[in-house]
Amino acid sequence: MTATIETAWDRVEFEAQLRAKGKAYHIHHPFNVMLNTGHATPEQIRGWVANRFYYQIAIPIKDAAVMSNCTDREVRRGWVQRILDHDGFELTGPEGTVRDPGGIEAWLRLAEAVGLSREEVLDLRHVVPAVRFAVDAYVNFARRAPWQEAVCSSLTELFAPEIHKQRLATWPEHYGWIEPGGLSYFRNRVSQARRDVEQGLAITLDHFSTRPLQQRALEVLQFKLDILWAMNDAMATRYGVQGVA
Ligand SMILES: O=C(O)c1cc(C(=O)O)c2c(n1)C(=O)C(=O)c1cc(C(=O)O)[nH]c1-2
Repeated sequence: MTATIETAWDRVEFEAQLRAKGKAYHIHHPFNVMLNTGHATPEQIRGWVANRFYYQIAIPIKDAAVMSNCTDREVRRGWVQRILDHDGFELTGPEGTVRDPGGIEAWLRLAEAVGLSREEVLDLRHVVPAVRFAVDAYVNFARRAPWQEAVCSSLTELFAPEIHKQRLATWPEHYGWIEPGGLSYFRNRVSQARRDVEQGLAITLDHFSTRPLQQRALEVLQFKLDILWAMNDAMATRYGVQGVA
């Protein structure tokens, strides 16, 4: 028997293979479909917001882990923006002070807009064990994996602008009781996710340059898709799902 050595996909085909993974994105999970088609109760929306907060606070820790393993100064220079996006910043120069409270603060505003207190979100009392496990698995992967794999695992963001746009399009209509200012997080993320993806995709297309490496990249992306899916499974178990075929 002769072993066949498969040639690497070109960049266009490799990107298409990565994008094809979108069919397993949590946008298709019944719990998310319920949220975005107007079938969720206020308790289910509050449950989702309080649980997702654990993901929000993990993201900058995950990004700091990526940077701590990254030996490429150019990559770190770009990647640090992600930490500022979530944690916020305050910069003082001759022109005055520029402040951005950041994505975690925007998520807390979302929490208040859906009727949760900051305190009950910050103390993580609503976070279900399997959501915590899934999110921690993402952070631990970023700590231990080669930094290029950790970069690749962020590429679920390829599919994120669509899910944020879906919320912006459907929530005001279905959930008039949510204070509209609370949805700013989703608005901000549409452009931030596109910029993140540009950087993450360029690194991934460059680094995973043989067929075995490209297959590995697809596995890594699947691992991250599974994390998001598992979070939704856990929330569906705790809060229930209805109104979805
Ligand atoms: O609301 C969502 O469905 C969703 C999904 C994802 C994602 O695909 O990982 C992210 C976000 N939101 C998000 O807001 C965000 O800042 C973010 C960062 C990352 C990452 O892996 O570095 N994913 C996501």
